[in-house]
Amino acid sequence: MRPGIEAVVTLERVSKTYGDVVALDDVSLAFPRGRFVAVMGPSGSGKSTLLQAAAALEPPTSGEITICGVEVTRMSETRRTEWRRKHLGYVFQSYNLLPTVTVEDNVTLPLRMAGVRPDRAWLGQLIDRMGLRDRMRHLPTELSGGQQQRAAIVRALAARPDVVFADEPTGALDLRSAAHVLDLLRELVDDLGQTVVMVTHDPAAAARAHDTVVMADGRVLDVLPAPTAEDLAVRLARLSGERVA
Ligand SMILES: Nc1ncnc2c1ncn2[C@@H]1O[C@H](COP(=O)(O)OP(=O)(O)OP(=O)(O)O)[C@@H](O)[C@H]1O
Repeated sequence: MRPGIEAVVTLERVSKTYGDVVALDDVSLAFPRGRFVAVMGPSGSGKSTLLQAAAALEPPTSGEITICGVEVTRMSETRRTEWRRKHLGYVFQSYNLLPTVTVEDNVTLPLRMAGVRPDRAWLGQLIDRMGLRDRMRHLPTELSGGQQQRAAIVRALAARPDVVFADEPTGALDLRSAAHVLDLLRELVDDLGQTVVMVTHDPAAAARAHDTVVMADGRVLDVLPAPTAEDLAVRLARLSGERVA
């Protein structure tokens, strides 16, 4: 990370094992505030495990994780849940919207659970940016996949989290909707100063981020500033053991 840039999430010698599988192997990494960082690598390289650890969803086997200056690794489960609600937002491949309530209720639910009154101006801005103004009273099933994911992004950002973690956010979308969602994520970072960490196996998606962390076998191989989709595709093919033309 460049000097003078604040790290919002820091992993210090983080490992995670499942039985005899080493999913994360002694990873030290910092995610800078106000950047869009992609995490890429072959299947099984530890991307999701890294995200789960960095997002305080799953404690590591060893090492330390600091979020906004606070070490979360040793927090109790209850305190960690509270901490996550206040500081972190999540976007998943499968949107995870509640099917029985309106989009409006979906996006404000985490705020209500945290006992926080919605900031109407901020929420309005997010809804407009995501192009969902006329969809708020609909049920999620009445929205397209792209619209559902954009609603999930509004929900993730509603409490103005310090970091948004996105795990394959475009994995279920067609190319056009995916490109739109990635553009919007990038705008949230560039225009509103948000911090986004996104796991993806798609070089084109990773290329929309500012920096890309490349993983293999549970380790960080590289952090590449502004790589092209072509460079990333070649790198990924090599790591996956495919022949590169
Ligand atoms: N809950 C678990 N129990 C056992 N092994 C696990 C568990 N979660 C992950 N692993 C193993 O840890 C390694 C890293 O998995 P992880 O899901 O982080 O990789 P990934 O890079 O996100 O893969 P993919 O792109 O296929 O989703 C793999 O070998 C996986 O089988």
